[in-house]
Amino acid sequence: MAAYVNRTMSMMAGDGPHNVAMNNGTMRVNVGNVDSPLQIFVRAKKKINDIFIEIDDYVKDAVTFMHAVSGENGIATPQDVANVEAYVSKVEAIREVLKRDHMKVAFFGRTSNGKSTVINAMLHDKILPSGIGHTTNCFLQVEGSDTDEAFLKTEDSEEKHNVQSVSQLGHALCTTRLQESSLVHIYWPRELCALLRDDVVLVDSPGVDVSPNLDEWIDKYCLDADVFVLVANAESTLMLTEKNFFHKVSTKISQPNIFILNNRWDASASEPEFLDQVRSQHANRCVDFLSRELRVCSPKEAEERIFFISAKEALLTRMKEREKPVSSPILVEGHQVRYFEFVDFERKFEECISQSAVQTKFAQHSRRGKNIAADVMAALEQIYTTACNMKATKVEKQRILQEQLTCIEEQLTSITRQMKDKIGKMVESVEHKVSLTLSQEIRRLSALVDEYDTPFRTERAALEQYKRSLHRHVESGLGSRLKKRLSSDIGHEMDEAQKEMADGMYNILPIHKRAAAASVIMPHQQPFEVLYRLNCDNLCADFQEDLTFRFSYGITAIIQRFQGKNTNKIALKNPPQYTPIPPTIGPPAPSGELSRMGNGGSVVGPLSAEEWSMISKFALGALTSQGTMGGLLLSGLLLKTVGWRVVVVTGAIYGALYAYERLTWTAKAQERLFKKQYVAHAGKKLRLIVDLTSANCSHQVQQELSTMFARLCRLIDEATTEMDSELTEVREAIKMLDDASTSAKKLRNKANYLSHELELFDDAFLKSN
Ligand SMILES: Nc1nc2c(ncn2[C@@H]2O[C@H](COP(=O)(O)OP(=O)(O)OP(=O)(O)O)[C@@H](O)[C@H]2O)c(=O)[nH]1
Repeated sequence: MAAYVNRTMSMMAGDGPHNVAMNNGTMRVNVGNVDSPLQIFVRAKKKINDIFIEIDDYVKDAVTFMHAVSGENGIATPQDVANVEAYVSKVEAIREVLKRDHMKVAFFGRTSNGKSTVINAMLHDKILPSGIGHTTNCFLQVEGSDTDEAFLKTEDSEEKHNVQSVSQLGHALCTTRLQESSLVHIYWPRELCALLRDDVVLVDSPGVDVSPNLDEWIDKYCLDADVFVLVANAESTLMLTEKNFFHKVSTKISQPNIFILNNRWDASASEPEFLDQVRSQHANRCVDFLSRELRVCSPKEAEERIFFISAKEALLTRMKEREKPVSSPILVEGHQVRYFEFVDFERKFEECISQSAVQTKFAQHSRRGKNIAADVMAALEQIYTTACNMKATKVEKQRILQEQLTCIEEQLTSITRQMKDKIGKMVESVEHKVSLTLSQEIRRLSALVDEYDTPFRTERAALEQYKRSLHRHVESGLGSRLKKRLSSDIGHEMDEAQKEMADGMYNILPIHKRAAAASVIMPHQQPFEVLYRLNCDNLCADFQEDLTFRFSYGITAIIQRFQGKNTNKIALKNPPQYTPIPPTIGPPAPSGELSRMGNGGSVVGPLSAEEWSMISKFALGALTSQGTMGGLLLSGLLLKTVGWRVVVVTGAIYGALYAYERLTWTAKAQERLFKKQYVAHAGKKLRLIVDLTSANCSHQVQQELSTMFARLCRLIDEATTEMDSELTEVREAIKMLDDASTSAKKLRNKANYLSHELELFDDAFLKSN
């Protein structure tokens, strides 16, 4: 009773679910009370809805990210992507459930106890049909309509019915009766009722005493109810049918929130003397039922769940307040106290349903939200770790590649310097060798010419033919000798140099490139051959033999011999000037000086051979032009000086010598002379091209080695270009992995943020309850 008085006083002070004000004996209810306990649910729903919007975005972002790092990038596997993608539909499903989440209260009791009247009073309007006898035929669920219109729908149809038809559809006395376990949805404008606005759904039921299908009811309508209200009749005591129903409920639902309304308490006004005793008796039985029989709460808590009200009066009061027509406006004694108790019930009910619904609805959402955030975070953590590991591998690869490139560059610089020296030395050595060998071969040219054994004839045509074949003989003989002596020697040196070069380059290459490069950098298999061309046809084209018989001791021969000695002396004093070496291999083009030489002239210093010939002819002429007179004078002088015998003997010997030489002037002798002249001429010409030939050969060597070196350098270049592009790819991969790990980290941290938000939600709405 004390609690009852306190509650009443408290309500009188305006601490109710709605602001209640007395105005000329009537009370006004402000339906927009923001302090309503229902706001806990409303705020919690909004908050968790907001969090799930973020979770939805987060999961979608994570899926987009996972797709970006899967496939070619290989950071996420298709299974990883599928795992995270599965959460998109899960989150959407939770958001759908969240949208429909509401606080549900179900009213049960025997027929005519006033369930519909209580609901109407709570809704501040006469929405549900009520009356004496069995009126409510089926389940009627009243919920807020998002529009201004009021309408209703049956369970199996989307058709909207006029709300007035509820008295037909839901009324037991109507002809078009629905099944008692069927459901009719009544949508009532939210703005007309605070409960509906705050997502409370109220379910009216047929009397528990008129249906045997209680189990079906419970399964269908009670399992998701947050609060049950047992509307009892205060004029009698709790009936077994009512108790049995709640016994069934408590077996299927753990700790259901049950309120007991002892309705029709206005009837007690007619017997005020027994008021307290009856109230106490009912209260004790109800407390006993809730705490001892059902064990859904403690006796103290049960006391707070039991109310003595008059729904009829409460509805009447509220209808009057809204200036709606009422059938019987008379309120009996004590109606205000009963009204306050009704309001107190509403307050307690709102607190209870709000807290219960937050727990039953949002606790599981919060838990699932945390699990989703944790799972997605774990997947992202995995991606982050994979990306970091892959990045570390790539960074190491980048370091190795950079080191290899630097090393190759340094080694290449060093080996290029070495090879340049090597090629220089080789060139010098080859030049020297060729020069030496060719000079030696020129010195034994007479032997080569002597080997030529073709019949010699002095007719012009035959002689020309003989000369041409002698050119070829000398050419091939010299050529084969030079080849024999030079090619293998130089070739061996070349092979050594090329091998050294190839080995050096091979060692520069990174190990994994060596096998592929080995076949390419092998020195060529053909043995090296010195290329030169001794074109005797051209070289000795100016050779003119002189096969005129000349007595060895004739005056002309003596003068010529003398002339030859002088010529040699002059020639020694004035060595011939050589033409510069043409840059390419091949037969040397006869220079102007060589041409001059080829025309029979030789460089003899200030006096040419022609000049000497002129002098000798002049001297001979001088001796012979004196005619008989001179000869007589000379003969006389000789006879007088040495005696005629000596002159005769000398003349005889001279004549014999002449005769001998004249007789031995055969074709063989002419051939010998020819060959002698040829050797002298060809030797002189060949000596002129020694430097040129050796320079050409050394140039050939230089070309060969340089080409080989360039080929090897190109190989290194290809390898380094490949490594450069590999390095670029590695750098790009590092950047991609960097971006991926950064994004994974950000998304992972966002999961932390979302978990933290859910923790805050728990602290604000779940733990405090
Ligand atoms: N005197 C009095 N009459 C009430 C009170 N509450 C309801 N009634 C009347 O009791 C009768 C039955 O009320 P309903 O609200 O239809 O009862 P119900 O429990 O919904 O009945 P069913 O729908 O048949 O299960 C109506 O005539 C109401 O006017 C009350 O507090 N005091």
